[in-house]
Amino acid sequence: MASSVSDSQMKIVHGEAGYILEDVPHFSDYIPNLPTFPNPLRSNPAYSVVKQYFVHMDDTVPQKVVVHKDSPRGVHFRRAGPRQKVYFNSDDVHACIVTCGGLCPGLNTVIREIVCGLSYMYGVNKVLGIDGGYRGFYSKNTITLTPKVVNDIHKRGGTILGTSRGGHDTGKIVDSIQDRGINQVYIIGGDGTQRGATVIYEEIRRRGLKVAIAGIPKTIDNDIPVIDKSFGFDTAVEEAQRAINAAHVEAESVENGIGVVKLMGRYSGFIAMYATLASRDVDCCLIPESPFYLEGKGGLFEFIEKRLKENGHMVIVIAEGAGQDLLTESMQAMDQKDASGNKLLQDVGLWISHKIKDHFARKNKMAINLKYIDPTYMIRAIPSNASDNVYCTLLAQSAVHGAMAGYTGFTVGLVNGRHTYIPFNRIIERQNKVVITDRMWARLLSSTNQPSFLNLTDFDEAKKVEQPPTPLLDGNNCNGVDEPEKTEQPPSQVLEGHNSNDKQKPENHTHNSIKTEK
Ligand SMILES: Nc1ncnc2c1ncn2[C@@H]1O[C@H](COP(=O)(O)OP(=O)(O)OP(=O)(O)O)[C@@H](O)[C@H]1O
Ligand SMILES: O=P(O)(O)OC[C@H]1O[C@](O)(CO)[C@@H](O)[C@@H]1O
Ligand SMILES: [Mg+2]
Repeated sequence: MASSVSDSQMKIVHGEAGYILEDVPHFSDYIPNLPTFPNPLRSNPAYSVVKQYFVHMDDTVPQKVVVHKDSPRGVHFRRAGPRQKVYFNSDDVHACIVTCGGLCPGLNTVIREIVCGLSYMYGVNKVLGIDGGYRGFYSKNTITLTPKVVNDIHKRGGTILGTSRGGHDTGKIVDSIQDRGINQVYIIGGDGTQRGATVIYEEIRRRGLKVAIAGIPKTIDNDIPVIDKSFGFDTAVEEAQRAINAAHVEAESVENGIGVVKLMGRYSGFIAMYATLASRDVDCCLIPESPFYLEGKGGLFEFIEKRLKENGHMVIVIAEGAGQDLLTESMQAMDQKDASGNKLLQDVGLWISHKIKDHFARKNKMAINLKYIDPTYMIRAIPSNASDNVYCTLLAQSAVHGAMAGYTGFTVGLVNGRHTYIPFNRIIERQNKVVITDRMWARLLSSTNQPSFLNLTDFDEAKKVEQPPTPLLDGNNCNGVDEPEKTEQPPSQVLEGHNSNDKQKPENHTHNSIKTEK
């Protein structure tokens, strides 16, 4: 299915000194004269003690935080959080939640916190769970979600709502939303899901409905751009350590032991890279972004032989999408796709294990002892760890605040440690990938001391890849803006202080000082 990005997605605001706000849509963009209500959080005892609890209407977060003196201020996203005015009367809200795509640690936490956030912060009591992904809107039963029903679900892996690939039928989904009287839709899923959310939002807007569409990005592979990292990523990297440890123990216990561990990462090798950096037991990490070869000088076999001679054992971590070009060369090309249209990959871990065994048997030089560990589904079927739980909570709450405030067609996301609303088109325009000319990959190469496998042409090609500003890479996250201004409260990424430069102003959706392009 092709993604569509129409003009209603692009809401660009220009300001002084090269300031750009890539804003998200709001009901007031297409429905005139909507009533507003005071935010019920004003009288909530838990929040009334917080100084400046409400987010200032003009608070935005820069995409790039490393600055030079004279360069433009660059792209910003709207800061997430509660607004003084809301566009829904709590009794009128009828929300629903759907989870789509593959599993990821933290899905249940996000579901729990949307339900509890709506209930405890806004007094919303009508929340439906859509069973089994997008197709559940029109072909399955719904589940009534209350704080009691979701109370313990964050301790379980998976999603209590079930998930699926394929089955996206925009017309039927929007009909179902309209028929059920749903007016807030929370969509948790990866890049495909956010593409689906984009077309749902477009159709809702075309029909002129007051229905907020809020995306919560989910990807174990960390392949969604713009955001700092995806929820569940830390949990997955932590779980991967158990497999790497096992591979290491097995390998070092025998003569010429080799442990091969396959980790998830269809097109992006972030899990493999971070699991390798965290472990320090890995001798070689292979990811989709970095081509490698087996035979000859500088190849993988030569390196394995050298490492075995030096250390007597070694551990190889390989991302599932690595070396797929080599596989299709040596095996019959398989062009199968899953229900969502994602290419089905061949098992690179099994393939490389056979290749290594064959090579050393053929050469008859060294008897090796290879153990292949495939923890693929184990790293994503577990509950999220403590820090991911907190992260999921904040993402869910940001989504709730955004929908209540009348924003729609947005994805919530952490950008440089601050929660933001990001337009769908920025999330779906490309995939986040490891940049092999980035300092982070250099750190990995230096920690494993593996060959880069790159020839000069590969290296030139790699240098041309635009460096995405993401904290999991070191990259060119630089814009160059004015000097930092005074803040009222020291900015801390753990506390949420009002780390903005302006005082609270009354809310107003018209930006007088800035020019809006639509
Ligand atoms: N371009 C698209 N337009 C509409 N719907 C889409 C599109 N791409 C995918 N979808 C729908 O989104 C849902 C999830 O897509 P997919 O299976 O690709 O997983 P994902 O969200 O990318 O998650 P992940 O790949 O991280 O597991 C499916 O129901 C699929 O039909
Ligand atoms: O087997 P499933 O459920 O389709 O999921 C596998 C894919 O999902 C992901 O976890 C996320 O896209 C990939 O790493 C993996 O290839
Ligand atoms: Mg995907």
